[in-house]
Amino acid sequence: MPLEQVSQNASFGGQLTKYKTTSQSLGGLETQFNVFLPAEAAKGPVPVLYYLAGLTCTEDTGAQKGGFLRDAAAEGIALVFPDTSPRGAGVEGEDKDWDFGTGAGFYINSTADKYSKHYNMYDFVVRELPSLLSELPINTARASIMGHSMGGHGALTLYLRTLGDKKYASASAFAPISNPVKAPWGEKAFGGYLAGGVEEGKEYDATELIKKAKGDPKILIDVGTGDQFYQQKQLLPENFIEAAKTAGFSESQVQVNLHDKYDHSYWFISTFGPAHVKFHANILKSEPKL
Ligand SMILES: N[C@@H](CCC(=O)N[C@@H](CS)C(=O)NCC(=O)O)C(=O)O
Repeated sequence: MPLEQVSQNASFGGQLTKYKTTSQSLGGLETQFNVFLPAEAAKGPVPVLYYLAGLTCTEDTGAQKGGFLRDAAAEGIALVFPDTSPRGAGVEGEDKDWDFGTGAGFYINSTADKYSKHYNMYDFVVRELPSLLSELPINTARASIMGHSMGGHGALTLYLRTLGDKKYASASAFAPISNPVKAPWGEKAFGGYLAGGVEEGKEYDATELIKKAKGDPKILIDVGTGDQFYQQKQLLPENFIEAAKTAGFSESQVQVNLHDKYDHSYWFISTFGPAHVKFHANILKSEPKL
């Protein structure tokens, strides 16, 4: 499907453009995403860093509030911000809760009858989005991924599920839902979207996936201990740290930082955002085998 431009704004010497298209993965629904191209893109394809947002968010949240554009412009890398779910699927009940349905796609492919036609954000982000970007000056073979909360879960699981294919050079997350099969948000999402329920959800659980990961992962995670969702045990980063250690990964492969006082908000994300962009840019610009 061709991309249709919705809006464009100059920013930090580059351009932030919103596109819309019709998505096959999302069952023929229209979806929108934002793309930031740095000035370097005028000279040739640039590496790309995807950002997956959290519950209740859209393609605009990270672009407007994350504070990532200045650093991406300085590093000469593109940013891509997809939406968090299909919109307008018309599934009964999808707009009832803020943590399930619209705005809460969980970056999985649904297998439950009600949702399987539209709720396939995994395929949209991993497969369809890179092919849609092929008409832009972006080198999608040189890609990394980051995200927040539900999007942090998305970034870690998309990365770990495709580690062998080297789809993404690195992954990072702000306050990710790190062990969704053991957290109320994940139990609700997997119980609803997946025919096999929470058991099937293990395929989309970062803590389960890191136990079986092979190779040399490059993961950075920041979490604030003042985060209400951390305190409510929705995020469970300790389980991920423990699983990574047991699997034999070092802190240079899986680095998880806990910070006093910081909460779940974009004030927290924009504080640590520059370090995440730098982390990915260093890898994207140096990795020879991508
Ligand atoms: N609506 C929820 C909060 C939802 C929420 O905090 N969403 C996070 C992602 S999990 C977010 O980034 N929201 C958008 C924002 O802070 O701008 C509530 O009432 O507790």
